[in-house]
Amino acid sequence: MITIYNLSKTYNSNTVLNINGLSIPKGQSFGLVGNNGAGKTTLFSLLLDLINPTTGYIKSNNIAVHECEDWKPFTSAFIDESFLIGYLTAEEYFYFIGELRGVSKKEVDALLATFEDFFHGEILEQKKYLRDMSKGNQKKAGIVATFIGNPKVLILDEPFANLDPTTQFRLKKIIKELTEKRDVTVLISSHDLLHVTEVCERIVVLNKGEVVKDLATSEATLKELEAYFAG
Ligand SMILES: Nc1ncnc2c1ncn2[C@@H]1O[C@H](COP(=O)(O)OP(=O)(O)OP(=O)(O)O)[C@@H](O)[C@H]1O
Repeated sequence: MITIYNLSKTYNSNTVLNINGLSIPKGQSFGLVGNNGAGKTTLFSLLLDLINPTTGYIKSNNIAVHECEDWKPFTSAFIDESFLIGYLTAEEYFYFIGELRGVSKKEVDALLATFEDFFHGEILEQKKYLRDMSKGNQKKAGIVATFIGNPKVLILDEPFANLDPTTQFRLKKIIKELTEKRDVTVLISSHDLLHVTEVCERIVVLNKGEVVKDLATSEATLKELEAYFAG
């Protein structure tokens, strides 16, 4: 589904990402971990064509993402609050995303109804702009917006950060259900090794922009990652 070819990103002679090759098959739940500055957001930004690679390219479903926009209809992402529109309420934002993705208001409402638990009464009917919501609630809105229109590739940068424990638990369940059908390729970055090993079947560790581990998640993975990061 996603293939990376000789990809690198350099800022002022500082190479922050350097991946020779990496393939993420359709339907895989893929976790990306690494210390601050390891290059996780850089990789996601390249995947979304938000920045230009210094060398190489990425193909998503055989489409080179830097060459045309055809990957956008099946790709959804929440990287940070810049993906939101601050002067809209959550409902207005969801309907706006629905319009972009050809999903009617009625269908958006039906989808939102399935996230009632996840929203925990704090997102809908708040008469509040997204910019005035707490960081955690902004994140909830941003994450749920990515589910509108049944994307085939879902990219979530640190989805568990800023969420309360109940919401983290609910999000893990949602992601697991999504990936169980093997239809959606989910890419998640996280600093939370426990969460990421629980929801991802494969974990890649980045260190200074390079892939240093590529693990099929097993019972031993959490311990292996803890040992690695403990140094
Ligand atoms: N526009 C830029 N100009 C210069 N350096 C940049 C720029 N954007 C990112 N970097 C650098 O690239 C490196 C990788 O950053 P990136 O945000 O991808 O790391 P990360 O793994 O997501 O980190 P974190 O866990 O802290 O979010 C960092 O050293 C960062 O300072």
